[in-house]
Amino acid sequence: MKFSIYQMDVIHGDPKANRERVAEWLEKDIKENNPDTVVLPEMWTTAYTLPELNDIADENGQPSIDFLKEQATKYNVNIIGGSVANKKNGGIYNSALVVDRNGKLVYEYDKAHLVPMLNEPQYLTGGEKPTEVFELDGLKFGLIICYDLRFPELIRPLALEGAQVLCVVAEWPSARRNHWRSLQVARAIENQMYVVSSNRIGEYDGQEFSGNSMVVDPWGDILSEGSNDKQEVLSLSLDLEKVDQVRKDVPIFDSRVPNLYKK
Ligand SMILES: O=C(O)CCC(=O)C(=O)O
Repeated sequence: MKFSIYQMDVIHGDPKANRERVAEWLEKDIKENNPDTVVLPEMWTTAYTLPELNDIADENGQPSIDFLKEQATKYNVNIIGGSVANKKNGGIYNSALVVDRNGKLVYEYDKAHLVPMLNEPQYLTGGEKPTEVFELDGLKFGLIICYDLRFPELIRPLALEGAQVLCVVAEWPSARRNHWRSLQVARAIENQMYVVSSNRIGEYDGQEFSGNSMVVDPWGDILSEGSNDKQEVLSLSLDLEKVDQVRKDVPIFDSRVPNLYKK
């Protein structure tokens, strides 16, 4: 499966302009790279304009879901549609959206862990359900949002259910770049799966974002990495047989002793 990761700079508080930016990028990227699956970053329609979200967040995922469906069918491409600010059930959620190449919304996940360092708990509501495995073109995926990367207990069940690729959509600040880079490698090694991430670049309200979007293989080798200051595309095909190979070579899933693990 060929991926294009869009390491994007997000225009603050302007969903329409960001949708136009993504549409232009897609038109170009499809011609240049012809990906099967594209990946966008966290909160790509609004950025972290938390005090403004009540006015500019989607209502029940609209219009982002319609936009992603239209683009997916136009270009016959799967879209891991980053995440968007999403008003529903009386709260604002940080919701990740996945649309397949037929234009079907195959998965929606609300960020479970809210970041105190960015004041998310003050403005957003945390998701109530764990993230689940979903399929694109017959491959098994997991999906988490930024700060979730620090919680291996959320991710392990995905590996146990056979996820081959973990997508991470993020607005991870440069101040903690070493955590961002190391935790992706750690999650890839401990779960023996690919980690594919899209992190924004640029700056908002004194916070600079790290970029360093990545593809890490199940052995923990970084196959591709973005810069920390440029809008760019990482384009790469993944050899999914490597997941089975690594799981055979170092069979950690056979060596687990679940009855010893504390809840
Ligand atoms: O965990 C971190 O250091 C950053 C998390 C973050 O920025 C986010 O979840 O948006």
